[in-house]
Amino acid sequence: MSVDLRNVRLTYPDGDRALTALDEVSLRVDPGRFQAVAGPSGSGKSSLLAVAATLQRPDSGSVLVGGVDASGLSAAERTRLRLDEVGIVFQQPNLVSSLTAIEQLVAMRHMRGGSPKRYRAEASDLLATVGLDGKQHRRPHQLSGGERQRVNIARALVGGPSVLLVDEPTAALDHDRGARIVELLGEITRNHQVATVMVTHDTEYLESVDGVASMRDGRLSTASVAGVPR
Ligand SMILES: Nc1ncnc2c1ncn2[C@@H]1O[C@H](COP(=O)(O)OP(=O)(O)OP(=O)(O)O)[C@@H](O)[C@H]1O
Repeated sequence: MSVDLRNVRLTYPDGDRALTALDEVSLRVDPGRFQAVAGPSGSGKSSLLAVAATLQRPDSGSVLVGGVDASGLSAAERTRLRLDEVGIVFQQPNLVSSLTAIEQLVAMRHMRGGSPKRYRAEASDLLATVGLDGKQHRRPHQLSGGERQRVNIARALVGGPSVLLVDEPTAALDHDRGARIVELLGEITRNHQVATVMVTHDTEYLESVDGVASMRDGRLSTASVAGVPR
């Protein structure tokens, strides 16, 4: 399924004025495509992800997930759509310190619903997908920063979402670990045929993406050539 933002406008109250966080933003990402959105701090990247995740309603414009316009849905229907179709990789892994890697995924599975018997098998497969075979029973403090980010990514894939939204996945990592995480996201995008949007202020790691859009002051320009921002 694709994620499709059409002429999205989002403002925040700012004293007696309104601050425009997203200014007529349009972006469509199809299954199996890895789209980066690069821009400086405050340019609107997190706002774009929040709107794409249907966590935040735009002032105007529409957000379609798999062709379904989220603005026409009730809050409960939006939540269901998000649980079924959208995986979110937050910048901070926010792992539960007392749970092992596999338990982090199983806990997410309970939220999404599904057959309990298959919880652990699915979780185990996803941890293998992100290269954590053999580390499934470690707690967050027994994992490196890169490994915690891998658990974070695996957790976002629980339930087989069709859209993957990723916020600054390299922020806390050194260059090599950051590069490997972005490569992994590219592999997941292709192998799981998800529509992936990754926001980043870092243009260092963009070799494996299919396109780069630039964000500046809430405006998005989608011009890009084979991973190189213009
Ligand atoms: N809840 C809010 N209320 C008011 N203004 C906000 C709110 N959230 C974000 N903003 C403002 O909206 C603009 C876009 O913020 P956003 O967090 O989307 O940018 P960003 O590109 O993700 O930045 P960063 O890389 O620093 O996280 C900024 O000017 C920010 O100060």
